[in-house]
Amino acid sequence: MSMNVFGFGFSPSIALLVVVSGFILFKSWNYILTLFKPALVLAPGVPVMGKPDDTSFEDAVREGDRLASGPSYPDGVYQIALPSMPHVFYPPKAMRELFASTSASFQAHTSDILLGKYTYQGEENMELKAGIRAMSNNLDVVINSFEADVAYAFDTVFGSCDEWTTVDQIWPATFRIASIMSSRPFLGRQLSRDPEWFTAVTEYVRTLSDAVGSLRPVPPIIRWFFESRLPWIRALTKARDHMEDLMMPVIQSHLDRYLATGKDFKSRRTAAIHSDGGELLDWMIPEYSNPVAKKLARDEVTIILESVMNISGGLSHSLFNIAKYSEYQEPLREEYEEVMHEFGGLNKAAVFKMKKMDSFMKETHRLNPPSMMAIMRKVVDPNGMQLSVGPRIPYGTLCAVSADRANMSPEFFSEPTKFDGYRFYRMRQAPGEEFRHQLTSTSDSEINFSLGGRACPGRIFFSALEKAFLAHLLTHYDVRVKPGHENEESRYIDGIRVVINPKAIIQLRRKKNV
Ligand code: HEM
Repeated sequence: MSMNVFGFGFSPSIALLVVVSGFILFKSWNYILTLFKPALVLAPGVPVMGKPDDTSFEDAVREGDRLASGPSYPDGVYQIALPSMPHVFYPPKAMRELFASTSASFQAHTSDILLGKYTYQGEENMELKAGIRAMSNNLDVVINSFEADVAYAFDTVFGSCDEWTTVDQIWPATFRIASIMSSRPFLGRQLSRDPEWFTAVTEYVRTLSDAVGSLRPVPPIIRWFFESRLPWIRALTKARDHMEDLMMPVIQSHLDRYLATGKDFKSRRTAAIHSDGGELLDWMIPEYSNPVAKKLARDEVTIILESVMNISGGLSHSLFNIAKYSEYQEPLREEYEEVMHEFGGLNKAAVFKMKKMDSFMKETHRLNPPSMMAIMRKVVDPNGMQLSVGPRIPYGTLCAVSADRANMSPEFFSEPTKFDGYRFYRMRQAPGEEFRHQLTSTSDSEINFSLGGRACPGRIFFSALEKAFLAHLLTHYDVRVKPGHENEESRYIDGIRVVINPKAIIQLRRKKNV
């Protein structure tokens, strides 16, 4: 008699066969990988820090930074033995040179790390970037979009919170909030609130992580043979295609509307805006001379990955820090209420005036950037790359600078390891400094969004979203660290990534009468 195992109607013998075959497949794959284990081939003569099987490369980077600052090692270049993606680290004195080098490319780096062939990461997409810039230039519209979904996002993720409610996994919570709040301006209300859409985004991120983990260790020379046959790659393309299928009707309706009515408005400034969200589409469509739904879906897939992971990481650290450093809660809430009183609602001018909150966010970001690497590049010149320091490094090498060397530099910041939520607020009080030291500012001491004209185009969007998130939190909830976890820090290093500490646990309680 057939038994329903896992709800799929498998018989026990088939289930056993599946488990045993899976085990054999897994073991054989690991064996194949050991045969082709890639050597750590980087720049000869450059010291290697860490070992490929390290689970955290924090000590390796610290050691590299320490050595590279000393007199015995004047060039200051070292390499980090990240498994299957070793990186050459350049010192701060070569940062602008690396940034400006035409021998190395950010797009090639992101395409390499995030499997651009399947995820579209690293493609040159001018129209998408113009759409993102339009979101920053029309911040009032985007802020309305955030506000329209922020309460819904909190209710969906945290529930009623009538009593103290424990959030023992911050990242999955902020991932869902990031997905809801960003999907509305990207694609509209229908998808931002659709659980099937959220499941599709989650599945895409999960399968990408599996695919990267299984594909990267395979040397490129034999990758072409395996690649499309691998179950992880198939799962990734299936998840991506599912997202595209779900978004296609929304894209088509924006496109039809534009073609029917808006075609004369050939400028993103005058593009008609959909009342139900999806503004990014309305600003992106006029950028194309011949807008096509399939290409717009591709742009959306690119931006969703680029943004949701970064936003959820940023929100996670802020959520824990506002609970941990509870003395900031009342002043930040007061500041928000003052600007609301002055402007009658949240808008571009109001978020600019929330300087204490901005400073709190920037300090959190300084100590918790997304990665210990900044200015990430891949050498694309067939002749390699030669900077003024270090040897010529070969074509294909991944490189970066140590983010902490700027973020934690005593030259830039007094007591650099200390959390000082008003650090940047005070800096902005100095005459002529009001517009500097914002979360979104970039300079030699502020490199987490990269530098100058090539810096992250989504950072203004992120900053406004985080303010809407924190303002809602502070006005509707009491928040505290779960008793017993007060000494935890939000920063936790997973490989080279800076993620939220799994022991960073908070509790929320809805305020009465709001
Ligand atoms: C905490 C939040 C974020 C961080 C830390 C971050 C950081 C970065 C960094 C470091 C780069 C590389 C720039 C370079 O080296 O050339 C980048 C690129 C990019 N970011 Fe962000 N980002 C964040 C959020 C977002 C959001 C919310 C969006 C979209 C709305 C976005 C869209 C992009 C795009 C499209 C690029 C590629 C730019 C290009 O190809 O030139 N990012 N981001």
